[in-house]
Amino acid sequence: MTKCAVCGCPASQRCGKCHLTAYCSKDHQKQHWKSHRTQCSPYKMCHSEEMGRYLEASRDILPGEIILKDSPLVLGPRQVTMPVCLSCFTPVNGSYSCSLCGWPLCGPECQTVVLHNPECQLSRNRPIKVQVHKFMQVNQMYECITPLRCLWLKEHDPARWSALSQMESHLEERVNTELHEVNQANVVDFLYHYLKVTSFTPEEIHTVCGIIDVNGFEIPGPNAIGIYGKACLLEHNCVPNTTRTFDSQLNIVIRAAVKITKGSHISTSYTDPMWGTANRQLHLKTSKYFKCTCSRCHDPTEMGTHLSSLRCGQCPLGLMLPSPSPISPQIWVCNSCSAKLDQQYVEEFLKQTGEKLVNLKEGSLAASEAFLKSTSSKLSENHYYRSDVKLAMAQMYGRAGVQNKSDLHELSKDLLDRKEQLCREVLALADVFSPGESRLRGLMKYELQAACMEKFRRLPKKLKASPQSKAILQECEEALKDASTILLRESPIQDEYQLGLQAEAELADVTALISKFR
Ligand SMILES: C[S@@+](CC[C@H](N)C(=O)[O-])C[C@H]1O[C@@H](n2cnc3c(N)ncnc32)[C@H](O)[C@@H]1O
Repeated sequence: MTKCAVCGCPASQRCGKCHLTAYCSKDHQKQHWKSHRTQCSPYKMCHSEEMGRYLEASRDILPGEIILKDSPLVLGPRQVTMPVCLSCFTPVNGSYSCSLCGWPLCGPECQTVVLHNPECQLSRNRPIKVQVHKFMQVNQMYECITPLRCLWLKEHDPARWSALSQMESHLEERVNTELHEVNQANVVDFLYHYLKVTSFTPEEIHTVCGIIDVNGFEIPGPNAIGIYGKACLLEHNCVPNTTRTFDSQLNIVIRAAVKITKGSHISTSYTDPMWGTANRQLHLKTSKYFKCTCSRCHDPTEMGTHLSSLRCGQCPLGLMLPSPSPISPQIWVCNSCSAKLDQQYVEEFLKQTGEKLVNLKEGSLAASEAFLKSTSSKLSENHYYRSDVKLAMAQMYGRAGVQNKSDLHELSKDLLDRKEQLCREVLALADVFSPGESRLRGLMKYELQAACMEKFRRLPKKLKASPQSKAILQECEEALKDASTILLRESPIQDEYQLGLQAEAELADVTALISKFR
C-alpha cells in the first residue's frame, strides 16, 4: 500500500513532477513541497556548444526510478504509413470518412476526437472533401498530417508552439538533400496545392519536418509519432542509461536503466543499441545530423564484444577490425596476423550478407540455423547480423501455436539446450549495450527462464530435490523478477506487457517451489 509522505495514511495521489512521492491529500502535498522540492526533479537542463541542450542528473538516480513523465506536445501518424485513422491510428480501409473534411477515420466516434481538429479544419479550404484512394500500401498523403499538427499550434497554442520552436530542426543541413526534396513535394507542395493551405511559409513547413525527424519518438503499438517537450532533451548515447515506455495515454515515461550518479548525463539511444557502429553512425548522421563520439563508437572491438568484426580468412583465430577508427574506417586489419581488407570490399560483403538475412524465410528456424552456419567462418561469433538472428531464434524455439514450431515441452533436449545457449549469448550482449532494466533484457530473461524451467521439469524425480535443482530454480526466480518488473512497465496494449503478466504469475509458482527446499 502506498503511504502519504506526510502522515503515513493510505495515499492515492502522487507528486505530478517526480511521480514517486505519494500523498493522501492536496494539503499534505503542499505542506511537503518545501522539503520535497530539493529531492523532486532528478535532473537539470544544461547546455553545451557541441550538443545544445541536454539533461544531467541533479542527484543519484536509482535503477527503475522515473526520471520524467511527459505528455505529447504533438501526436500524429508516422511520416511513412499506410492510411490510418487520424484519431486512434488503427489502419483504415475507407469505409468511413470524416463528414467535415473527408479524411478517412475508423468511425463516427473518432470524428469527435480533438486530435483530429488541425487537419480537419485546415483541409476545409478545398472546394471538395479530401479523397484517399490507396489503402493497402504506404500513402504519401499522410506525410503532411504531423507537420500540419505542429503548424496548427502557431495560432492555436502559442505556449506549445514556443516549446516546439526551440527544438533542433537541423534545417541548414537538410537543405539540398533528397529528404528536403521529398518534403517539398509531399508536404509543402501538397499543403499548398492539394489542401490549399497557404498560411505557412515553405521554411516554416520544412522546419517542422526537421523538428519531427530530429525530435520525434516512434510509439510502438499505435504506430504513431510523438513529440515531447522534456523527453526531446535527452541526448543520444550508444549505451543509454535510461529506458523509455509509453503509457495508455501515450505519455512517454523515461526511467533509469542503471544507477545514474549525480552530475552524469542522462541519455537514450536514437538507434538500436544492437546495431553495429557503421549502421549507428549512418543513422545518426543522416537523420539526426551529428557524429557520435561516445567511447563505444571509438572502440574497434565495441567493448570487447566484436559486434562488427569479421573473421580473418588468413589465420584461424584472428578478427578483422576497422582502422584507423571505427567512425571513419579506411581499411580492416587482422588483430592476429595483420592481414588487411579494403573498406570497399567489407562494405560489399556486408551488403550481400545483409541481403541474405533479409531473404531468410521469416520464422524458419532451419533457415536461421543455416544462416548462422554459413556465416560462422566469415563473421565474428557476436556479429550484429548473427546476433539479430540469434535474438529472433531465442524467442522462436519452443513458442507454441506458431506454424512448424513445437511447444517447449516437445523440444528435444538438444534444441532446449540450444534455446538456453542463444538466450545467454544475446543476454551477454544486452548486458553490455542495453544494460540494466532494458526491454531487451526483460524479454531475454523471460525466454531464458522458460528454457531452464523446462529443463527442471524434465529432471528425474530424485534429482528434483538436489542443490543443483534449487540453483536452477533460483536463477529462474531472479529472471522472472527481472522480466516481470521490466515488462510490466510497457503499455497494456503491448505484447511485452502480456508477457510481463505471465512472468508475474509464473514467478509465484517458482517461489512456491523454492520454498519447499527450506
Ligand atoms: C532530440 S535533440 C536533443 C536536444 C537538443 N540538444 C536541443 O538542444 O534541442 C537531438 C539533437 O541533439 C544533438 N545531440 C544529441 N545527442 C548528441 C550527441 N551524443 N552528440 C552530439 N550531438 C548530440 C544533435 O544535434 C541532435 O540532432
